Amino acid sequence: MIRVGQGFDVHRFAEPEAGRPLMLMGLRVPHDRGLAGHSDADVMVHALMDALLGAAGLGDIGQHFPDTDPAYRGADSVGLLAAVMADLRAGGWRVVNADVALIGERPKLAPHREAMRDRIAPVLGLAPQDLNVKATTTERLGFTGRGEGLAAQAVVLIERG
Ligand SMILES: Nc1ccn([C@@H]2O[C@H](COP(=O)(O)O)[C@@H](O)[C@H]2O)c(=O)n1
Ligand SMILES: C[C@@]1(CO)OP(=O)(O)OP(=O)(O)OC[C@H]1O
Repeated sequence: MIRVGQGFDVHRFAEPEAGRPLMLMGLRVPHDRGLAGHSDADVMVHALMDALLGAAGLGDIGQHFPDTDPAYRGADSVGLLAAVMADLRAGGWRVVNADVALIGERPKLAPHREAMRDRIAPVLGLAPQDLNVKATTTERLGFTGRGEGLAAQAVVLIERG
């Protein structure tokens, strides 16, 4: 059996004075500000987790990791992704491929694409070439275009049996 899942997430940028690092796909990406959130606000990994949970019929990340739970304050999203993968594996699922898109003007993702694949693919049990990482601007339109925050979308295919 194969199943598809999609995920979407948004985080606003914190003020530069907050000193938050910008975490994307488990990497600290050089930028003048980070994203705000209860966790480390890794918007791309959050979209990926929601896609995986959706494909497996396991709800969403807010159900698994409530943002009211102090346990997840500053949480490393890659650790949460590993927990999601453990749930999928317990259900007999494996990931076939994943496609993750960042939506925003800056930072440019292109210089970090390969390192992001290398960081996250093993967590998914994938070869790097089966995890696609991409980005688009919104042509300066909307909240991402104004640089108020970043959005991410992910699509995954999983199979079992
Ligand atoms: N944050 C981003 C946004 C875009 N890119 C790269 O630029 C290409 C062109 O973007 P358009 O929105 O004008 O289509 C896009 O395909 C990405 O390769 C990026 O690296 N980081
Ligand atoms: C992973 C969590 C944990 O608080 O991270 P947040 O930083 O709150 O991010 P969000 O995408 O708003 O919701 C997901 C949460 O479950």
